[in-house]
Order: sequence, then C-alpha cells, then structure tokens
Amino acid sequence: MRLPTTPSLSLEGRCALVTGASQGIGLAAACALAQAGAKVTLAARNAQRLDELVEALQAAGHQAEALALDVQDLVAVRQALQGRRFEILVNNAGTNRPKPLGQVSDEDYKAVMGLNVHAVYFLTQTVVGQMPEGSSIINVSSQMGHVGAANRSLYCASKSAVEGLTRAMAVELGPRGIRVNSICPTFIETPMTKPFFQEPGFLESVLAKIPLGRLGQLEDVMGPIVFLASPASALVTGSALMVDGGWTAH
Ligand SMILES: NC(=O)C1=CN([C@@H]2O[C@H](COP(=O)(O)OP(=O)(O)OC[C@H]3O[C@@H](n4cnc5c(N)ncnc54)[C@H](O)[C@@H]3O)[C@@H](O)[C@H]2O)C=CC1
Ligand SMILES: C[C@H](O)[C@@H]1OC(=O)[C@H](O)[C@@H]1O
Repeated sequence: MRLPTTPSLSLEGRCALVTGASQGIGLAAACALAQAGAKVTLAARNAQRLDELVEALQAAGHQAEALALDVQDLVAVRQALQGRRFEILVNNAGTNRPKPLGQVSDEDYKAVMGLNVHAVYFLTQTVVGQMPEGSSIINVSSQMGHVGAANRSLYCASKSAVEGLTRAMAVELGPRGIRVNSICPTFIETPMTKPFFQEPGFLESVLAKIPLGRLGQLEDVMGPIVFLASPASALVTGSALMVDGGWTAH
C-alpha cells in the first residue's frame, strides 16, 4: 500500500538571496535557509559585518557568500544581480519611522516607502527573470500590513503595499511555477524594535495584544521561512503567513 509522503523541507542545491541579512530577521532568515541546505547570498550594506557572518556560517558547514549592496541603489542592484539565478528570494530589508500623522515628513515618506516598497519591487523585478520553475519569493511584511496602529500610518501603508504586490506577483508568476508569499511577524526583538521598548509602558501595551503573551524571537520566523521556501509549501502562493502570536486574530 502506498502511503502519502510529506514533501521535503530540504533546500539542498538551491540558491537563496536574502536582503537586509546583516542583523535581525534577515540574519535569521539567512541562517534558516543555510541550515536547510541552501547556498545563501547575504545582502546588506555593511561588508565587514557580512563577511563575519558568512565566515561563521561557513565555519558551521554551511554555504554562504556576502554581497555588499544598498537595495535602494537600483543601478547597483541591477549591476550586481542582473542575470544571477536564485531559486529563493527573501525581501527582508525594511525600516520604520513611527511618528504621529501630523509629524511625518516628505523625507520620512520617501525613506520608508523607498525601502519597504520601491526597493522590494524593483529588486524582485531584477531577479525574477532568472528564477526557474519551483522558485519561491518571500516578502517580509508585518502584522502591520493587515491592521492599523497609532503613529505607524507610513509603516502600515508600506506593508499593506507589500501585501498587494505579493498577491499580484503571485497571480502573474503562478504560470511560471514561481510562488510569492508574505510572512507577517508581530513585534520581534531586533535592533529595529529595541528602541521602541525603551518607552515606558510600550512593552505592556504590545503584550496585551498578543494572545500567546510574548514577543517574537528570531527563531520564531525561521521555520516559517524554510516552509515557504521549500517544496513543503508547493501549493501555497499569494498568501500571508501570520507569525504574530495571535495579534490579528482579534
Ligand atoms: N522587528 C520586528 O518586530 C518586525 C520586523 N518586520 C520587518 O522585518 C524586516 C526586518 O526587520 P528587523 O530585522 O527588525 O530590522 P533591522 O533594522 O534590525 O534590520 C534591517 C536590516 O536591513 C538592512 N538594510 C536597511 N536598509 C538597507 C538597504 N538600503 N540596503 C540593504 N540592506 C538594508 C539593515 O542593514 C539590516 O540588516 C523589515 O522589513 C521589518 O519591517 C516585520 C514585523 C516585525
Ligand atoms: C510588527 C511590526 O512590524 C512592528 O511594528 C513596528 O512598529 C516595528 O517597526 C515592527 O516592525
């Protein structure tokens, strides 16, 4: 009798590109993909930091390389990535400038939308042409792409845009066998969020909205990243994988 077999979570033989891989969620994503067997290109601006991380990954027996790159410099993006073949792309590099609506400047807008949307869109455009059937694009969105939050109008708008481009790209690329999904974490302790929790009462206000009662840790996104990158999610595309402790279940 033939019993069904779970598709593999292995990424052996696949090449992955992770943006913003020098720290935080991007570093966690790069480690997760490397530990699952992928050859990972870690892209960020800090070449020295990337070299240290690649050395550590290689010392642990994984395949990794550094790519010093400002993902907002589209000339550099196209020079560095045009023609390169990746089966996995994690659009992670992102930023936030929490401010009351009335205090948001034009420069704030350009900074947040520029990195979180414009760079994601055109780096993906640069890479997707070489992506073979079976490839997976993972956009690191946020729970804030699905809910509103005070002082985060710009960030919520940017992540809502990421959700829209995820769905549209999934529809357009489906016939080529390329999947596009988003991962939507809640607050995770990273260098981005560390300053937020210095604000008295902010941590308590966040935990009050998370049914599982804790902040996310880097390890909480690693399994979901490997799942979305691997054949185990072969029929999953255009989806938003909430990794939010139940925040958006309210
Ligand atoms: N930390 C959190 O609570 C959550 C974060 N996110 C999203 O996850 C992603 C990563 O967030 P964190 O790890 O917290 O941020 P982080 O600020 O700790 O790390 C961001 C990474 O992106 C890189 N980066 C920034 N601008 C870049 C550029 N122009 N070119 C190349 N690399 C650049 C930084 O060097 C760094 O490696 C972002 O898209 C963020 O919106 C989503 C949900 C929760
Ligand atoms: C869960 C969010 O993405 C979280 O919200 C913020 O304001 C931080 O920037 C984190 O990204």
